[in-house]
Amino acid sequence: MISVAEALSAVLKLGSPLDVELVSLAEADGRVLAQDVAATRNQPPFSASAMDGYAVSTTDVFEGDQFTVIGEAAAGHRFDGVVGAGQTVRIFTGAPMPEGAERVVIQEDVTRDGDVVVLQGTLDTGRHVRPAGGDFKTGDVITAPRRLGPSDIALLASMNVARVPVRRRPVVAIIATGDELVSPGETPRDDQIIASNSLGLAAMFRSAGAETRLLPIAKDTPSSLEMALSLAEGADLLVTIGGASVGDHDIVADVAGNLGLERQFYKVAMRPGKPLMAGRIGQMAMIGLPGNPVSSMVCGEVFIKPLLDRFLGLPAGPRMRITLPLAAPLGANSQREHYMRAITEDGAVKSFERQDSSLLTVLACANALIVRPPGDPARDEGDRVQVITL
Ligand SMILES: Nc1nc2c(c(=O)[nH]1)N[C@H]1C(S)=C(S)[C@@H](COP(=O)(O)OP(=O)(O)OC[C@H]3O[C@@H](n4cnc5c(N)ncnc54)[C@H](O)[C@@H]3O)O[C@H]1N2
Ligand code: MOO
Repeated sequence: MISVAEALSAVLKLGSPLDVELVSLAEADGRVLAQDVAATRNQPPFSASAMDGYAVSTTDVFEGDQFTVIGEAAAGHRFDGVVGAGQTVRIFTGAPMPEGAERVVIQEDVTRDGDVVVLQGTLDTGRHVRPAGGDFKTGDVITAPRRLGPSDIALLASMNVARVPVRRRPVVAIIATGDELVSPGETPRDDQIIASNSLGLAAMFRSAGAETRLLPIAKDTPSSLEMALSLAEGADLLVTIGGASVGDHDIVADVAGNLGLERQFYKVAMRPGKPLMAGRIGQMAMIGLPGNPVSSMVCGEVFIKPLLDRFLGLPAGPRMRITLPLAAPLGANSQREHYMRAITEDGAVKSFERQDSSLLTVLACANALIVRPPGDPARDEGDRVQVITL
C-alpha cells in the first residue's frame, strides 16, 4: 500500500490544464480565469460626486455662506459650464463633478430659496468627491488563475470585459457499480439499496467546477460494466464507485484492465478509502473509488477535488489543513492515515463517536475531517490536530 501523499501525487499526474475558451460574463460565475484580463477603462471615468448636494468651487466653506445655483449635474448628465466663486451646481450621487468644483456640500447642510442656497449648521469636512480612476485604471489586471466569484464578475463587468478566457470544464463520467443499487426514485427490491454516492459525488464535482455525466448503474457482470465504461468515452476523468475491493463480485480492476487501464496504484494506506485505484484508459484519467458511501466521498475530497483543480489550471495539491485543539480525547490511530468525521465548535474540533464508512448521517453532520497520521498515538483534549474543513 502506498501513502496518501504518494497516491495524490500519482493522481495529479493524471491531469493537465484543459483548453481555454471564451465565455460571456453572464456564464462565467464559478469558472476559472485562464489568462490575465486588463481593465479597458478607468472607474470612475471622471471625478464624481459621492453625495446628493451642491458642488462648490472651494473646500473652505462656513455656516452662512451663500451660493447661486447655476445648473444641475445628475448621473449620466454632465453640467457643461464652470463653477466660479459664489456659484454652485445642484449635483446628485454619481454625477461628474463640474469643472471648477472642489467639493460637494450635502443637501442636509443647506437651505435653498429659489436659486440661492445658504450653508447651515455644523458642516462636515468631507469633499464627497470620488477621484477619476479611484477604483481601477485602464490596464489594471485581474490575474489568472482565479476561480471567479460574484465580486469578480461585478468587477469584470465594471471593467467592460464582456467575454472572459476560462478553462474548459473537466468532464467527469461517473459509474456506480453493484447489483444492489437502484437510482433514487425507483422501487428497490428488498435486497437492494439506493445509489447515493453517484449523486453526492456529482454534486461535489460540479461545485468544484466540473461537468458531470451520470452513466447507468453497472451490474456486477463484466458485460454490464464494459457497456457502462464504453459510455464514458470522451470524458476527461472516469470515476467508478464500488467493486474495488477483494470480493468475488469486485470486478472493476479486471474489467478496466481488459479495456487497457494503465494502473498507477491500487490500495492506499488510508481510512476510509483503502481500496482506491487510479490510472489511465487511453487519454482518460480513471479513479476507482471504494463503494462505501463515506469512503467514496472522502476520497472525492482528498484526491478528486485536487485533480479537478489541476484540470482547471489552479494550483493543485493536498487539501489545505488548519490545526485546531481537540475538544475531546482520541484513541491511538492504526497504520492507515485516518480521515475522521468531525465537527468544529468554538475554535476546537471533536470527532464523532461512530466512524463506520457506511454512515452518511454522520458525514452529513460533519463540517471537518481530522487527519490522523499513521501510528499517531492517543491524544488528549486540547492537543492540536490537523483538520480539513468541508
Ligand atoms: N475481505 C475484505 N473485505 C473488504 C476489505 C478488505 O480489505 N478485505 N475492504 C473493505 C473496505 S475498507 C471497503 S471501503 C469496502 C469497499 O469495497 P468495494 O469498493 O468493493 O465496494 P462494494 O463492495 O461494491 O460496496 C461496499 C458497500 O458500499 C455500498 N455501495 C456501493 N456502491 C454504492 C453506491 N453507489 N451508493 C451507495 N452505496 C454503495 C455497497 O452496497 C456496500 O454496502 O470493502 C470492504 N471489504
Ligand atoms: O477504507 Mo474502507 O473505505 O475503510 O471503508
